[in-house]
Amino acid sequence: MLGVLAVALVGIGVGLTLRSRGLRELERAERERAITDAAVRPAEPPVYDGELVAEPEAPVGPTVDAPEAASTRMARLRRRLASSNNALARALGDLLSSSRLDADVWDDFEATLIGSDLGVGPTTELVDNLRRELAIDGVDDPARAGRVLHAELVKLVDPSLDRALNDTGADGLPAVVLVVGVNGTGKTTTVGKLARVLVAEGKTVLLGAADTFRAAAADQLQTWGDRVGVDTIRGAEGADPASVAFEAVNAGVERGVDVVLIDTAGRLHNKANLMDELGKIRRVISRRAPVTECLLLLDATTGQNGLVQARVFNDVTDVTGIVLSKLDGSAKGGIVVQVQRELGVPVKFIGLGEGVDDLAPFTAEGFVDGLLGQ
Ligand SMILES: Nc1nc2c(ncn2[C@@H]2O[C@H](COP(=O)(O)OP(=O)(O)OP(=O)(O)O)[C@@H](O)[C@H]2O)c(=O)[nH]1
Repeated sequence: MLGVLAVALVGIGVGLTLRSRGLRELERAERERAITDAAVRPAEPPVYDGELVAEPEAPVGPTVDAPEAASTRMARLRRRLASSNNALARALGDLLSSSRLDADVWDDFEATLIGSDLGVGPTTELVDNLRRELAIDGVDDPARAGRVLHAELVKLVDPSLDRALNDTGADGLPAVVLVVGVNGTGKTTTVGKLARVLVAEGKTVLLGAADTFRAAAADQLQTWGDRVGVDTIRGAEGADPASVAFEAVNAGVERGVDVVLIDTAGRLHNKANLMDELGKIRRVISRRAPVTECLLLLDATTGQNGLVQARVFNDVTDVTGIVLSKLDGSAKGGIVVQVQRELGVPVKFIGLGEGVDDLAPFTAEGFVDGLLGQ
């Protein structure tokens, strides 16, 4: 009996040892997998919700260089827009190559336009106008049909809007450009690219890092500044963004620079406290010099959600220009028309890539040329 008990106890002991060894091995494997995942996964910017975020990120070393000339940049961007996998461009091409414009062709065309975020109103307007104009000659003459389509699209994008960056300050003060938007839309990158363009135009520029919630964000901006050869005013991590923005504008006034570009932290439009903070930044800056331009960054790939964001940001900060980023990865170029109509604010720049010169001034003609592959 005792013998049986002893054997049973030994068995349980061995079982427990094996089980805990098995558990340890499982835990070790889990730990190793977590480390490997972290090494492979690209770092994602944390979502700013008002809390301080520490993020170790190595800044890139400075190399001062000059931007590509505006004309070649535009031509390259047009080519990229034309060659990007853009549903709108494809639908326009299909329409032009249809031998018969029957109801099915128009229905498909309409559906694609709505799918590209052109919006129901502008889509109906475009289709009605095209149907009327092309009904006369049809597409028997593709060159003429192409011209009609081009003209109607340009009309929709509105060539009459003033899209120049307000980069001239009043009464000898610097121009102040405030850049706002939700997380990861491309604000810092755009500030850097704009600084590059302004410096190339012979303007003196100062950067303000009002994103004080991530040290890496200010580092990223400063790297851009070093590259372009302009100073960056930054505060301590966690400092009041409005006071850093004020300091930057103040330094700009004292140094007599032409333009101060202020980068702000990305924020979700539905976080009331963060939107209030943006309003405060604007009010505080204005005590030193008026904000001459408030650029809202919209990521073209977010489609309709971008419209919702745009409305809220516009309410808080009086947006004066839209920068539509990431059009290279989007089939939703139609958002240009919708956002302009909804806000009454022009798209002033488009981003078509991550490269330093992948930002171009927006023109109705250039955009439509790009869409039609011309
Ligand atoms: N493909 C593409 N990528 C872009 C474009 N503009 C910016 N990006 C990329 O988008 C990512 C985010 O850009 P950031 O400039 O850091 O965005 P941000 O709005 O400052 O980010 P937060 O400060 O975190 O809110 C980066 O990887 C950029 O290279 C664009 O036009 N096309």
